[in-house]
Amino acid sequence: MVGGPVLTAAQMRAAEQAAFDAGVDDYGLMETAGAAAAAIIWRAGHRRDTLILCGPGNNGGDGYVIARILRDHGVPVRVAALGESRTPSGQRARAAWAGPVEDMMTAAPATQLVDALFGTGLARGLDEGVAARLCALAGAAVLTHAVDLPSGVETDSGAILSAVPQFGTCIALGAYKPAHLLHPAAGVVARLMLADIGIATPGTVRRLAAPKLAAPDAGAHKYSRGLVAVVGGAMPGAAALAAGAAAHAGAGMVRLHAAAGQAIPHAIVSQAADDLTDPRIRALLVGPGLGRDAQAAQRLARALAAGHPTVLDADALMLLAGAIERIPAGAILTPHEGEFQRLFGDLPGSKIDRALAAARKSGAVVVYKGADSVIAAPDGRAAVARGASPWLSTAGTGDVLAGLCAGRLAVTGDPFRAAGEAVWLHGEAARRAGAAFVADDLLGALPAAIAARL
Ligand SMILES: NC(=O)C1=CN([C@@H]2O[C@H](COP(=O)(O)OP(=O)(O)OC[C@H]3O[C@@H](n4cnc5c(N)ncnc54)[C@H](O)[C@@H]3O)[C@@H](O)[C@H]2O)[C@@H](O)CC1
Ligand SMILES: [K+]
Repeated sequence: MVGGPVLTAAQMRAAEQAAFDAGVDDYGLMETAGAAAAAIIWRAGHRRDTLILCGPGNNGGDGYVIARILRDHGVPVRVAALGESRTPSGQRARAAWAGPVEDMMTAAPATQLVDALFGTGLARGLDEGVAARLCALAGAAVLTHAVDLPSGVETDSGAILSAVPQFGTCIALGAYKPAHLLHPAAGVVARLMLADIGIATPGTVRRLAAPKLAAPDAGAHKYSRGLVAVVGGAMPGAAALAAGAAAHAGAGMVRLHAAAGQAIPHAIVSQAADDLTDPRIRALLVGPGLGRDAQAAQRLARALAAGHPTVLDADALMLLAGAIERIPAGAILTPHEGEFQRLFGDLPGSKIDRALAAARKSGAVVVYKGADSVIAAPDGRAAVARGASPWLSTAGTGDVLAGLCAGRLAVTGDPFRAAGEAVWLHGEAARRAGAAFVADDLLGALPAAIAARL
């Protein structure tokens, strides 16, 4: 379930420095990076007329290398710069281009635009006129590529510091950066590609990848596949939805502890009493539709006392605000922005930093959900999901995610893995459900989403 590495600007510089210390040639690395990017651009654009915008740093250096390689392939290439090259490698790449360099502010547009203005060295937003020119040139192009990062996005936070156009492709060099995955920056790129530049990029933060799932073995029975208990409460629909998701996530059996008489899927066993002592329970979910009154608090306390692997969502998280020491070690928490704030307050740094800090503080796996979801473990591992369907912004989808976490936890017994699989399945079910779906439709899309990963 873990994909390519996600490095901050400083971590990327350290990885490059380690490569240089080990004897990798400075300019050679730029040639490798430029060649990797040029290969992707060539596949997309072939001989379309191309304008490459080169900035003053090494990102611009990559641009000059790309320009030279594409020209050697017979592509009609023009280069337009924003100032002189200031780095030794950039200057060398500029000299090796050996063609004219126009002024970016007056250069005519082309069918294909390559943005090599700024990458991880961006220190502030682009000047207004420069950003507007970038947007105009991108708007006039049919194909647009950002080298390493779209110029104007902050590498580590994913903030947008100045006007940035939409890019067809972004070619991440060597590793993903947080801005490739975190919103709003992630939203300006349609297709994200990772180019290998041949250096080691160690780190514990990765992009969330499609998981490898397993079918039940031949001797499986409902308890061996995992029993999930879902604690209901004031709003029975939410818990029923979560229970349905847990069942569709591959658990062998789901028990919903809720008031009798409500409509629930036939496969789910309803049990009115809160007897959560069954030792066969492999995952317990509490929160969706729980309510926040004294009775809800009591049900939460009983659930926590049962000592099973636990998923805490929605009202359970609100009830635990100010009391994170009550969160059992190894639990999965699934807060949205508001719940996260209530639980952990204003933490510094990017969404990845905040998720990691929350996981450390709580000792739980934190699924910090949203348009970008970060799954963080107390040991420092994190997986970042890019771009789920915006149609997920509808009532009940959070209950489905919580149910998926519980279902996968019952199956795998590993909270970090379960949370990653759940987030991925949730996003994939949404993709398959298409547009304007309701949360219930996600359940119907889950079997095919799972089948595709066996
Ligand atoms: N270190 C290396 O040798 C390699 C770096 N690579 C490329 O180099 C990039 C990083 O290079 P740099 O660290 O030189 O950084 P950049 O090329 O991103 O830009 C840094 C330069 O832009 C200036 N600057 C920053 N923000 C500005 C703004 N808003 N307006 C005007 N000027 C601004 C800085 O003062 C500095 O001169 C990566 O994103 C990647 O594309 C790749 O070539 C791989 C090898
Ligand atoms: K760029």
